[in-house]
Amino acid sequence: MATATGRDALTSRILPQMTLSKGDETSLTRPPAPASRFLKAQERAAKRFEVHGNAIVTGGAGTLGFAASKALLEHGLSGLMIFDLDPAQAEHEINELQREFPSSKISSKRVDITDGREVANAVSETASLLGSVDHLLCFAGVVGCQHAIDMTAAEWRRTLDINTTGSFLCAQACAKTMIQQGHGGSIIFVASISGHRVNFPQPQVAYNVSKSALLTLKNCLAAEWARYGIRCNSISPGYMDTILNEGEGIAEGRKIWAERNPMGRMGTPDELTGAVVFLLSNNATYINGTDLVVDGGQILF
Ligand SMILES: NC(=O)c1ccc[n+]([C@@H]2O[C@H](COP(=O)([O-])OP(=O)(O)OC[C@H]3O[C@@H](n4cnc5c(N)ncnc54)[C@H](O)[C@@H]3O)[C@@H](O)[C@H]2O)c1
Ligand SMILES: OC[C@@H](O)C(O)[C@H](O)CO
Repeated sequence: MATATGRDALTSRILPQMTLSKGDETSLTRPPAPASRFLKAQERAAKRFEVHGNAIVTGGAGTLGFAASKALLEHGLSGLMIFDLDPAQAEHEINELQREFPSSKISSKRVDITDGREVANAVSETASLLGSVDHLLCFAGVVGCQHAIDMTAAEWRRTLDINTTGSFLCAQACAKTMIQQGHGGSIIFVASISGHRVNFPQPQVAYNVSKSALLTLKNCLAAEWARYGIRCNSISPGYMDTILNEGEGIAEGRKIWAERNPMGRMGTPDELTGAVVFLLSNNATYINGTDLVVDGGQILF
């Protein structure tokens, strides 16, 4: 039997039952060969997972935002702008991304998402630099761990200001740009399982409320902005293995969370990226106002 090479080798691997023996080659000239039809269908399926256009990722210098940014570039994103309080913390990794994806335009900006004017300027500068803003992913966030009875108003306000108000300001500024551009867009809020139920054992009233509010914010904006072709969805990660879960009063929970998870473990940053890519892809054009929980089943019990 002849040894298959290149495309034929791929075909043989995918459809081993169709491997041709010597003498059967003439059937290759008979269009359309079932194997090539299958490959075309595969190409079409892969295309539906491509991500087109340019994205702003807030908190993109952090663990989950960075993992999501990389996945979007892998799926074809043309331009990436990271907004973060401290993009320098990930300067090396961002430069690495540019080397890995030379045909995409990758940039970062120091932006405090709680400052509406700063956000509006940064969004319009991004639109000029990249040519458009087509997607927004709101990863920027902070976590605190205090008993409600001891919490100061300043601590409460800071968490809601960054996690909820900051995400709203970014969404509003990007939606204005998307409406002007006239071809819609897509926004993903990063909520949490903490927006669905009370965390245990760590006391996190402000954090939980900030994430729960994001779920309602997403619903309202999905309803208001669908007429402009802007889809608003959210993802709710469960306990992911990131530095956010290393802090004082929080790290102690890691063993308990894993024990209470049906899968017996925390998630990895990469395990969140499929949901992000899906929501921005052509597979999700009719998905608006939904929340994708990615938690290994943590909230089941
Ligand atoms: N790690 C988890 O288990 C988990 C679970 C559920 C939800 N989340 C959410 O996912 C998001 C990312 O989490 P992570 O684990 O990557 O955390 P992270 O701390 O690594 O990243 C958060 C990023 O947000 C940035 N940021 C904070 N305040 C900002 C501000 N005012 N303006 C601009 N940027 C600001 C930080 O500099 C940081 O780079 C957060 O919103 C978090 O609440 C995380
Ligand atoms: O609920 C899971 C996350 O929101 C987060 O990792 C946790 O609450 C932080 O302690």
